Amino acid sequence: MIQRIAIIGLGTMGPGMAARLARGGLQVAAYDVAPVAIERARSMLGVADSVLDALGIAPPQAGVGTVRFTDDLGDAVSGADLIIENVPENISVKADVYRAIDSLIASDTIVASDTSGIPITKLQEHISHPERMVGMHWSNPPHIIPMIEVIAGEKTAPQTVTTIRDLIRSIGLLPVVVKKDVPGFVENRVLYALLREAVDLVERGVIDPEDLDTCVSWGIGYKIAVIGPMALLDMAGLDIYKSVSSFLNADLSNRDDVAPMVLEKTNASKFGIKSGEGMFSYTPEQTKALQGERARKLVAVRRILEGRG
Ligand SMILES: NC(=O)C1=CN([C@@H]2O[C@H](COP(=O)(O)OP(=O)(O)OC[C@H]3O[C@@H](n4cnc5c(N)ncnc54)[C@H](O)[C@@H]3O)[C@@H](O)[C@H]2O)C=CC1
Ligand SMILES: Cc1ncc(C(=O)O)c(C(=O)O)c1O
Repeated sequence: MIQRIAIIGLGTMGPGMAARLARGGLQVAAYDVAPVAIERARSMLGVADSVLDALGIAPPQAGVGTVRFTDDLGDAVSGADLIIENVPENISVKADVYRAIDSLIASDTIVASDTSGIPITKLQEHISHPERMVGMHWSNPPHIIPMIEVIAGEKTAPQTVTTIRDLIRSIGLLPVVVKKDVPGFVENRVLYALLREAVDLVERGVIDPEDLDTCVSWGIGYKIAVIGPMALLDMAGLDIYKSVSSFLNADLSNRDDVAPMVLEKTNASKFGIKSGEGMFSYTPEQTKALQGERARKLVAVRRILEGRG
């Protein structure tokens, strides 16, 4: 049974994940190689906790469900039943972490990666007990989005998948087991198909970025939260989909490299909110207001979708 969890990497994903797991009654040790990330994560816990309160997720009993921060990797993983690796999306950075923890953890400790899409089979090459490694792909913001993909690599033991799926369920989250270890798994294959077309349309001047967001959020996003793509096909009619896809599929972006607009921005360190500019610009005040507003709206929508509105 999983009770003690170590999170390695406290950037965008780590703090919300720590807060949500602790809210589920688990003992979390949170580690990052960068002291500044630890301090930032510490300061974000309170914000995440108030969002969890607004979601109506009951606090655990006294004495369980804590987050402790540490700057010592050995201390973080000591006695852990599960380690969630949450470092940047780069195989060699992740492999360094697996090598570093290999001799520090018990042979039955499960090592999960929050990778956005590196096949688990590739990550397993860098660990001594590959049967205990599994993909556990959360979605951002991790304390609000309930769905988590669970992915087995070629060498993952079926029991490891079952243990992680049951853990996710036991704290009131929604596991989806992906049946094949394809790059990007399912969520990001679908998201990146949408993002490739969206970036292409803006890049070709078909639409302005603000209008693209209005079109997708109000035309597609709003209904897709209620009616998933497979159900949407039935609602629209497969005959319609057949007719439209017969000419439209061939016209959709099929570029297999990174779009020039994205390269131009990333080369100029325009990464989005984290650097103050990306597709749009953000002052620190705007960022704070935006994050609060987004959290409020996501909480409200989730409560309605769960029938608790
Ligand atoms: N940003 C997103 O929306 C999502 C990201 N992911 C995945 O989660 C993982 C983490 O992503 P982010 O949180 O966005 O990255 P990030 O870049 O915001 O944070 C990564 C953190 O890892 C730390 N780190 C780097 N090397 C380390 C090491 N050797 N030991 C301990 N800490 C180390 C960094 O100091 C940083 O705080 C990636 O695999 C990413 O693809 C998954 C779902 C959504
Ligand atoms: C742009 C982007 N890329 C990856 C992810 C992920 O789930 O890994 C997300 C996300 O929203 O969680 C994302 O927005």
